[in-house]
Amino acid sequence: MSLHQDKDEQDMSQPIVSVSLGLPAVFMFGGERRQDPVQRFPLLQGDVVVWGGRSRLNFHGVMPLKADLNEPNAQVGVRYNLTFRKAC
Ligand SMILES: O=C(O)CCC(=O)C(=O)O
Ligand SMILES: [Fe+2]
Repeated sequence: MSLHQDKDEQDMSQPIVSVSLGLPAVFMFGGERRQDPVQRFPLLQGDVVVWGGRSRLNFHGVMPLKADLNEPNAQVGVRYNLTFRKAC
């Protein structure tokens, strides 16, 4: 999932809560502008990322997945993401 902002919600006062399951991934977290520098964070099964407040509209995304066959908790070829957001 390429860099994007979660900006469809009407109420930006609540954070985004994102739960990762399955394959490991790399989360990219940038700034308010698409061209801002991006930090990369490894995500493993069960990791939860929360961003809100001044970071609520920061650009973010996930790098293309790579199967990690040495990771015992990873389901081969599958990653699930549960995202909780206040929609309206
Ligand atoms: O898959 C992820 O960890 C991020 C998902 C995301 O950014 C979104 O659903 O808007
Ligand atoms: Fe998003």
